[in-house]
Amino acid sequence: MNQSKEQRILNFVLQNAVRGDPCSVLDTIDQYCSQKEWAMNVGNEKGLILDKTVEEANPSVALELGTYCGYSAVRIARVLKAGAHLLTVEFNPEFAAIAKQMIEFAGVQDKVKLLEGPSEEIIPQLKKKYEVDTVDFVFLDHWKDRYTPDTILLQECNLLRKGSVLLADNVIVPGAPEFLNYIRNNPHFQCTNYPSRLEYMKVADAMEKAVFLG
Ligand SMILES: O=c1[nH]cnc2c(O)c(F)c(-c3ccc(F)cc3)cc12
Ligand SMILES: [Mg+2]
Repeated sequence: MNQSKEQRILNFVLQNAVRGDPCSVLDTIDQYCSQKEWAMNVGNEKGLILDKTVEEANPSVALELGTYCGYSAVRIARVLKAGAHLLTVEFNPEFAAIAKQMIEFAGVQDKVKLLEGPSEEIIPQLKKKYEVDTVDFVFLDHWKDRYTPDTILLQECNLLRKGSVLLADNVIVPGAPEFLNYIRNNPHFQCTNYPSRLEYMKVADAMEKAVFLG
């Protein structure tokens, strides 16, 4: 049975990156996806915006919606303070299996909990099943049509606190116009746009940061 693109990316990492070195894993994925096969990792340019946003938020509890191969989970986990952790949600079982191996190879498995299933099912379980009080940082990088309903669900589940930071990928390409309209016109959020480039392409994209005001 021929391999998936995601399996080829993982194999390239296992053969070329340094086990236990998250930066080497990120660089190796970026090398493969810029030279051999495009894939929807946040990439290094938008990744730098992600790094800065996470460092500024300095979260104890971070949530990622859309794990894919684990690139941004490794990226986020590598900058988390001691004792902090990332919960990452992936509904595609094949992607989740790849991401689990990627996260373990990078050596950040003690900081990352991978939750397999649809975000709309997992978010309401975070408090009771996963012992979350509130989340300090959320990276939205899953299906664009879920950005708004999941942001509403996070509020309904009382998972945001004053100062919680949301960062959404791809608000230009593929685009999340309905989310931008919702969040920019919502008085409970303070929004900032970060123009960038689509991963591995000379195409404009952007990230949107939204700080919850309580
Ligand atoms: O579905 C997605 N989930 C999360 N992130 C994505 C992304 O960063 C993309 F670039 C893209 C993308 C896919 C095909 C294109 F032609 C352009 C962007 C998709 C996703
Ligand atoms: Mg993305």
